[in-house]
Amino acid sequence: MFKPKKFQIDIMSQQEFDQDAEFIPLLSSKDEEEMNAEAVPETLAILPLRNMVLFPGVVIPITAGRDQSIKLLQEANKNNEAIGVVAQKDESVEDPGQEDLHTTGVVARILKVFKMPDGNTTVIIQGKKRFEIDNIVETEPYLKATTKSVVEARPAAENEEFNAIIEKIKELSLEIIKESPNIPSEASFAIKNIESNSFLVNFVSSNMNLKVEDKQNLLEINDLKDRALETLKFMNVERQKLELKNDIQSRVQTDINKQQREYFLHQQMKTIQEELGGGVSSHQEIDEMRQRAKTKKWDDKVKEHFEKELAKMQRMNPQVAEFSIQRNYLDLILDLPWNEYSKDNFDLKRAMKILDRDHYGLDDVKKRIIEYLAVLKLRNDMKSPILCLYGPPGVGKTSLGKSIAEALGREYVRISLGGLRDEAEIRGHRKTYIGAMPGRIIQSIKKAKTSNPVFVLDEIDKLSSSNNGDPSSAMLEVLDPEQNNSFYDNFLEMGFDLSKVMFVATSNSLQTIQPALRDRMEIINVTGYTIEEKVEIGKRHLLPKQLKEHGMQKDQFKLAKPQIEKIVEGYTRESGVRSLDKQIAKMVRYAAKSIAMEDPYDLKVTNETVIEVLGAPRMRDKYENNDVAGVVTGLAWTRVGGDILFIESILSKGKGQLNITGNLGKVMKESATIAMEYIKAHAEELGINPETFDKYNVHIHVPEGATPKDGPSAGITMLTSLVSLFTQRKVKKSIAMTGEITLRGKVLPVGGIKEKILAAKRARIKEILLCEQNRRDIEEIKADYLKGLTFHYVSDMSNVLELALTKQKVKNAKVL
Ligand SMILES: Nc1ncnc2c1ncn2[C@@H]1O[C@H](COP(=O)(O)OP(=O)(O)OP(=O)(O)O)[C@@H](O)[C@H]1O
Repeated sequence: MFKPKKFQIDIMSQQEFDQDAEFIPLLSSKDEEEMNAEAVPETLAILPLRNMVLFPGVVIPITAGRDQSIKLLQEANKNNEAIGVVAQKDESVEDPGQEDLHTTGVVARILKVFKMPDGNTTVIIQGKKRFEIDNIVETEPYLKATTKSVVEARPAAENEEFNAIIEKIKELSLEIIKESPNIPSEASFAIKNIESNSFLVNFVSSNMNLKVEDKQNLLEINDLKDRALETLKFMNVERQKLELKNDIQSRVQTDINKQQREYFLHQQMKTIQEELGGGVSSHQEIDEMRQRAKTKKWDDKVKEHFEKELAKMQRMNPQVAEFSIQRNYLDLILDLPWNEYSKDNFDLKRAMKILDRDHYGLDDVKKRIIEYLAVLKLRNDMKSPILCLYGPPGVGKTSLGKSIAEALGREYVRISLGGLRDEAEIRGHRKTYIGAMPGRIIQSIKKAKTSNPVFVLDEIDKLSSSNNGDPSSAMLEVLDPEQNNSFYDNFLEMGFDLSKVMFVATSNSLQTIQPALRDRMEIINVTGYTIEEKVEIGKRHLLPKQLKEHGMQKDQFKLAKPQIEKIVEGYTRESGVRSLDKQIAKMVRYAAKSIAMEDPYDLKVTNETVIEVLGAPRMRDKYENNDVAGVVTGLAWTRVGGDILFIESILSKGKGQLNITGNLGKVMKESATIAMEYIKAHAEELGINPETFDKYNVHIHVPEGATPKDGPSAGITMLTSLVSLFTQRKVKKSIAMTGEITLRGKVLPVGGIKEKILAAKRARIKEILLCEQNRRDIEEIKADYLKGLTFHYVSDMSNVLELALTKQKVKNAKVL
């Protein structure tokens, strides 16, 4: 039977208790044997434990708060009786019955009883042997139960596996004690001195930081080896947790240390710079920059570069010039919209509406633009095509770019490349130069504030090279989809991604665009307008625009279609509408002036008012007549669109000389010679007396001598002119032609057909002669533009003459 020593109940302070409770009585193997030899009492007073589990051999302090428990402890102490200590299943139960208690508990003896100053009773008890509750037999004044003893299976002393487990438990315990800052290091001393293996297992189980159920489960394991193994598992988990905790702790610690160190160094640097005259403002600036940098979507490379350059600025004396260069540089990096994109609006119906709203006609062009937007929508990789709108001036190429931007919901920027000769204008100057700046591309991107604007490159055909490098090659990098994801600007010193920018170039001519540049762009031809279209544009767009610009209301001035047509015909000579715009502006100014001066004016403009305001009509690009032999209308293409030209030729007494005037180029002069030689060779078939050639000089002239002209397309016109001259036959009325000739009399196709047709229409031409191979070009033109025109396709000079010349001689025909 357990014979606990009787203790005096002392009243002691908390401090005294703490000191006293620290002792850890260790069981020797002998004590243990004795303990195991004792039988478990048949009935035991049961002390329920709320949130701990007692293990055999282990000493623990218990504070009893419940009346029943206090009574039990007092009586047991008084009578020197052993007690049964059992853990409660649910610690919140105040008055536990059998079902609220675990079945397995430990017989314990009371080592010491303290009466605490707060009235509670604290006892120190030591566990002895495990037992099981059989039945609760009494509940008053405290629980009493009959007991059953529990088998304790112990491995033999020489069991190697068990000994290894025990060794490992010891080892791990020592490690855990070492790693845990709140376990006193004396504990390792205690572990080392434990002789009994089973006590070691119990001692460790009891002191481990486990849940009550886990501890209870350990207590219930009968086989000591199994219990030891289970304990070892828990210890492993415990050690891992500790390692993790310590690791986190040390990382946090080093982070804080690093931050403290940097803060300290910054403070020092600040003070030194202030001493050197840096002043507070430069710090503020640097701090502000650092704050702004936090909001940027930079990739690591840019971030690193910025930090490096900022550190450089920090080290600089703000009085020196480099400081402001550096500040501008960092400002540029901060201002550029790195990885910032506006969201595209792919509502194509809306896009079409915007294009229609801003521009009349241009159906093909709009259709192609919408097709582009559709592809952009489907592909959705934000990579944009590079468009080149090509056509004569004033047809709305630049303003189309603006409408595309609005239709897509992107920002709009524009640079004019006309006359740009220095590569640095595009690529920027290295920042070591005084007054260095980024190139126009990067400046515009900064202005756009997004990395995917619609970027209009105006007049790309007028880029020229000089000894300051070739801007076209820099443009190549801008427009090459393979390279422009990292466009290098000399000032920025880093690549900037331009691949999401939608470039729209405009150009008046394809010939002068560098071929490599032309290759990279999708060319969209924007041809000129017919008179009808110009009238519509004038009415719908230009007049309202001018009224608005002059601060006038719609009802203050009216310009009807016939008057606009008069302006177009009499005062403008162009493919586009720019000079029409100017003439309309003049008309509006006239009304504005009258309103301002309170003079009477015609609200509804008449033809007379037009003449009064704009002066007498000046333009002459109209077909004249066919009264004279040797005058034929040709069609020409110029950079400003199509035009008509007259080829005139006359005969004068002489010795067969050929004179050519009218500022003609080499090719055109050659055409004249070919035509002349062809006629000489075919004189008989054409009904010309061959002697005539020796008796007369021929003079060919193309009027507007101030304008240089060249190209092969006047060939058939010259020949017709010469045949008409030598035969004195009349040229058909209202006919015009274009085509190259060969010495054999073949007709070759020429370019610029669309523009030429429009020019012919404007000049009221009715019939047009073209090479058979140009038929395809005509088929591509909108039917509207062809209305009122008859086309004759020819392949041989004999066809041309047959169609162009009448049998009739001109009035006052010369007899040759
Ligand atoms: N089809 C059109 N409908 C309405 N307005 C038009 C049309 N075509 C041109 N315009 C107007 O004519 C003016 C001149 O156009 P814009 O400056 O775009 O010409 P451009 O083709 O770019 O000329 P350049 O080759 O000289 O740069 C603009 O005010 C534009 O709005």
